[in-house]
Amino acid sequence: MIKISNVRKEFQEIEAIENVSIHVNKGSIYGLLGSNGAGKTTLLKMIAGIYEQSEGSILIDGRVVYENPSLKQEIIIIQDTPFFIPQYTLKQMGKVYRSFYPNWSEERFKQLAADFNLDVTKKIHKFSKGIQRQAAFILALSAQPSVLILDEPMDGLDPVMRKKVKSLIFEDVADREMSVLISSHNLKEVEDICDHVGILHKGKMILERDLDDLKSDTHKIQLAFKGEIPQQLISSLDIVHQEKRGSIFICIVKGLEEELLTKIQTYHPVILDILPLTLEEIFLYEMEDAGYAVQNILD
Ligand SMILES: Nc1ncnc2c1ncn2[C@@H]1O[C@H](COP(=O)(O)OP(=O)(O)OP(=O)(O)O)[C@@H](O)[C@H]1O
Repeated sequence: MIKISNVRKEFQEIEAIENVSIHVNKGSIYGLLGSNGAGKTTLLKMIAGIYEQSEGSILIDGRVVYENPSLKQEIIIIQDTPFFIPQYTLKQMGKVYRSFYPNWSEERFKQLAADFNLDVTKKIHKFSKGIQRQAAFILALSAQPSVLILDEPMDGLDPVMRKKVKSLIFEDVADREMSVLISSHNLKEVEDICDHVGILHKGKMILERDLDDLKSDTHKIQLAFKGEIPQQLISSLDIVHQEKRGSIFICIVKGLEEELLTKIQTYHPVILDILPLTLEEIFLYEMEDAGYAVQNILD
């Protein structure tokens, strides 16, 4: 388990991370969202042991990560510009990884290179940006780390490759309980792949949620009644957002679905539908509630 407690990081006068605490369980995929400069890369680099935090603690399975070479053999970070030794081929990079990561699987490396249809004897710097990113994934997944950290990983990958990479990550999470941290600007992408999401804003964690809990706890309901909407019903619901479209009342409500439906049915609505709710809608209203404009935070 990754346990980050009250972490702060400052660069000269800049406070890049302020008092952030998060837990990432084994076999969990954590999405870190935030606008440019929110502090995502700084936090990920501290978890990878590249930066030392100014305050607080970062533990992986109870071990301090900074300046801990044996623990670093279990962690891989793919940064927005993946690093390769200049002039090296993928095969040569594979040898470097094999000597550093004890869990390296040569069989997986060969299989992935074949699946991605990459020439392992070609110098990596001659590959396009997107193919270099594929090469970084092949190396990372062949090293079979227990923690995989991805800084805006899907940038530069086409939709087919995104899907492939996502399913490979899911496989490792399911088979080996790999923990994954992913930074992104894109809520939809995070919704697709992550089970936990945190939103960083100006170095602070302003919202953190388990997505399954969130989705089972928040509902979009469409209602209509013969006459006026019963005010007693409205005031008894925990409504995050509401709007009226003609005689239809649409609200986003917190609570258990069954209990909500039972309560609403006692008022005999003529229309009662539960509509699909996107993560973007949930965050939009939750953050509005907290006084933030979501578009300024994620765009
Ligand atoms: N090495 C550094 N030296 C000084 N300041 C830094 C350094 N790295 C990051 N910062 C500052 O810390 C803050 C957070 O930057 P960071 O790169 O972590 O944000 P980010 O959320 O990853 O942004 P982006 O989405 O643009 O990649 C910014 O104000 C940035 O200028």
